[in-house]
Amino acid sequence: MQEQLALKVYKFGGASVKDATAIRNLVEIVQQHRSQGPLVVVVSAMGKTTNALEAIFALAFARQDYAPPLAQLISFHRTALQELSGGFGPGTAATLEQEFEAVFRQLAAQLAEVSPTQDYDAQYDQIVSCGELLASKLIAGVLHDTHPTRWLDCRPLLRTDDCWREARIDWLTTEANLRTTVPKQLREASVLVTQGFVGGTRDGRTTTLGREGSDYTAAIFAYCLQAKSVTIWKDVAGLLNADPKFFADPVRYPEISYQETIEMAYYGASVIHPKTIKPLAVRQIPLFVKSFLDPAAEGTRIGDCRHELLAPAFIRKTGQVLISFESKDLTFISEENLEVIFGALAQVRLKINMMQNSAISFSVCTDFAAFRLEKLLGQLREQFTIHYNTGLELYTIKNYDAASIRRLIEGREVLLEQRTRQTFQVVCRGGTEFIA
Ligand SMILES: Nc1ncnc2c1ncn2[C@@H]1O[C@H](COP(=O)(O)OP(=O)(O)O)[C@@H](O)[C@H]1O
Ligand SMILES: N[C@@H](CC(=O)OP(=O)(O)O)C(=O)O
Repeated sequence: MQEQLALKVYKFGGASVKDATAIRNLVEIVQQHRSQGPLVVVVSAMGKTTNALEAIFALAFARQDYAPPLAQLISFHRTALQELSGGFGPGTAATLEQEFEAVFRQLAAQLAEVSPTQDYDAQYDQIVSCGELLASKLIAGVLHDTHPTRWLDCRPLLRTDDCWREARIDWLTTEANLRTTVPKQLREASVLVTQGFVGGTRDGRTTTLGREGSDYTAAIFAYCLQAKSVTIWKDVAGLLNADPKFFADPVRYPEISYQETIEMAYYGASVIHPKTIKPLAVRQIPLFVKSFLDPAAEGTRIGDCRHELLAPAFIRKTGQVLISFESKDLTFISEENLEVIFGALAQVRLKINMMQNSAISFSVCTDFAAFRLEKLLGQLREQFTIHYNTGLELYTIKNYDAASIRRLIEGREVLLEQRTRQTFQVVCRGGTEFIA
């Protein structure tokens, strides 16, 4: 019979591990959990490390000088280690230092080998994944000083395909791997610390699961190990009806269903990675969103619940591009044309966030990625006249009413608008205004 572990999964994102002080706070949160049984801690890279690695990799790929930002990244991690090393024994500090230096050496060697003639995405994954390696080693080391803790390399366990930067999980292999490895390790140490965002192919190459994919990693562990719950620790009081960085007076949802949450995440509520919810819903594992700044506060419980109509949820997706395809000879947009456009979008891996067609034109709103857009134009330019606008924002209101629409669109230049019974969406020109 399968061993029941009754473990919990905690996920700490970039903000909750952004520096030594944040990591000390994480240690306190884990300490408070002590008596509650085994714990898998999934961590992201520290602060904005993944953005920094992306920029370093892009420079290496373009054969430009990446030495200054690389030196900055290394020094940032060395400083964090030094600041924390007062808290653990000299043996741990020395081991961690050696491990950090080994990762830095490997990173430097990989960057030196980056080649503009080889696949961008495959090389990206080998470099950009290293933020999670560093953070997980550091946090495992710090926790171990107060609590029997092990560092777990998830790359040989989370088996994925080689769809670089958006790798897909091989669930059967991953479940078998985790079930063989994790219970054994948890008998020897009640806390395991592992990396979010990364996985590995059958032939041992590192993959990444998509930006902000560490929430998803937590759900993968929870699903495969049939965890009791997942808690993701954020810098907000829970799941709110709007991003507090852009909307005044957001309200917290104390409890919300998997379905409402999956839709909010799909439309771009960046607080939860969209792939996180499904594995948890399948195994009925509750997801708690809690504040690492106020760990005792209630937060949000996401689960299988029913509720009254929720307060309208405002979701903002920046960095959008609106692309319009027009037939060149005034023929109508037909299924055949659409097939060609959809095929090209899929091939260059541009996801459609909103679309609309008229007689001779078809428009899609997608996330802007210069090199993907360039490839798309290359494929479709001959057949269609293509116009596009960048720097746009896509706003979605779930469970909208007249007042929420007024509040959103007042003073904005709307380029495209759509509504269904529950969902209102607009593409607007970009701006940074706070919505009061
Ligand atoms: N509906 C929402 N509720 C709460 N926070 C939201 C929402 N939409 C966007 N956010 C943003 O999500 C941020 C937390 O997510 P994220 O930055 O991905 O955390 P981390 O990287 O630390 O895991 C918040 O600081 C907030 O600005
Ligand atoms: N570090 C990765 C993965 C991740 O999930 O990060 P965060 O939990 O900070 O969103 C990223 O920035 O994309």
